[in-house]
Amino acid sequence: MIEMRNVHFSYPGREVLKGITLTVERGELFGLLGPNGAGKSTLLLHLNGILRPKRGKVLVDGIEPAKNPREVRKKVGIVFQDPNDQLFSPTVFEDVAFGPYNLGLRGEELRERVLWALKKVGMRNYADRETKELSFGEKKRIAIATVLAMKPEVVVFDEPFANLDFRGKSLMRKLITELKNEGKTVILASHEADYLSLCDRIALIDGGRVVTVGTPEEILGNPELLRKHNLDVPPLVELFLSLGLPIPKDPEDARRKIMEALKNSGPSRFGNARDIP
Ligand SMILES: Nc1ncnc2c1ncn2[C@@H]1O[C@H](COP(=O)(O)OP(=O)(O)OP(=O)(O)O)[C@@H](O)[C@H]1O
Repeated sequence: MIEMRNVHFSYPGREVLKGITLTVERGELFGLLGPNGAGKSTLLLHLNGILRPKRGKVLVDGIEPAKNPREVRKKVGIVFQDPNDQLFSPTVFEDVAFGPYNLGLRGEELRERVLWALKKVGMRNYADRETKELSFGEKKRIAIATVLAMKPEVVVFDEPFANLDFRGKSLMRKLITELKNEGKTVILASHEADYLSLCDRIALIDGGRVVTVGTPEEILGNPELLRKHNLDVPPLVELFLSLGLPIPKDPEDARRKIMEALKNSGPSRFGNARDIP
């Protein structure tokens, strides 16, 4: 679905992407992991033609975003880190309607699309609210609705978990999993390795270069690699590695894997599983 071939990009006086080559398959949940300043956001902005490579090529479903940004923006929706960069209308309804209106939807069809997108993010009752009076977490969900309302094939999230509380993070995980199950191609960029355990594959980038690409087990299960690139090793991952268990995708998966290990191990290793409440 996405091909980046030797992508180079510089801001004035500073080379930020130094030859990125990556492929994301259709329907894949793909993580971009890298420390602050690695070039993740800069790379994402190439996917819908906001930035153009100085050298190299980006292709989305065969379309070059730099040459055909209008066409590619029907396929790729980017959820920015800060929802204030995405919302600019007086009301939630108008913000979410903006994209589909530009796609040509009108009247009842437009209204239905907006309410559908708001329902997807659990904000159906917010249509008439003033955007500026919403909390950060609420704005974040409305920003996602503005993207979903376009029904893109590829949904890109830049630091989706940043500044969300526990419930916000759980809802975000659920939504990302839902999108993946619907067959969408999803890209998550984050400097927090913890949140990328959901992914099918992860690319570790640093200093504008791809360090390595692998499964969550290969990348997150390598604490030395993470530390070398200034990334936190998720505590749950450390715990599971020390117990010799496979890395969990999320807290619910962690619970399942622990219960399974307790059942299989018997009293010698973990005590008696039946005694655990
Ligand atoms: N508009 C800009 N003008 C000049 N330099 C920029 C601009 N935007 C980003 N940079 C620089 O490019 C480099 C990569 O930034 P980018 O935001 O792509 O990294 P990132 O991996 O997304 O980081 P973070 O995790 O902190 O969001 C940084 O050194 C940053 O200072």
